Amino acid sequence: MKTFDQLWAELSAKATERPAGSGTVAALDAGVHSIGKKIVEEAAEVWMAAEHEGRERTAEEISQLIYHLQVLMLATGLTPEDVYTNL
Ligand SMILES: N=c1c2ncn([C@@H]3O[C@H](COP(=O)(O)OP(=O)(O)OP(=O)(O)O)[C@@H](O)[C@H]3O)c2ncn1[C@@H]1O[C@H](COP(=O)(O)O)[C@@H](O)[C@H]1O
Repeated sequence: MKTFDQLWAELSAKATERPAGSGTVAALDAGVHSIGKKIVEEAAEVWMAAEHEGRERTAEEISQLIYHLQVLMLATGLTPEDVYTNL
């Protein structure tokens, strides 16, 4: 289990160190357009899970959406503080 901030620290390190086999590095290399499409796909999966698939599947899909949102933040140079300012 990890928190939003722990995942952010892990993904930030991946973006800097670029380890072989990292899906995050591959997603960052694919670019904002590709990451954005993934976010839309995951958001739809969150919606479908919430309506039809129950709590566990919904939580799983939300975690994947959070992951892809963090990848987009890295790709666009945003930090959690930039987001928190708007909450
Ligand atoms: N939390 C996640 C995470 N959530 C979602 N995903 C990605 O999102 C995909 C899920 O999308 P789908 O639901 O469409 O599942 P899928 O159809 O099997 O996947 P695709 O064919 O679309 O790639 C997964 O295959 C992963 O590529 C994640 N990839 C990585 N992480 C974590 O990020 C960290 C760094 O990962 P790496 O950069 O790969 O080392 C690790 O702690 C991972 O656990």
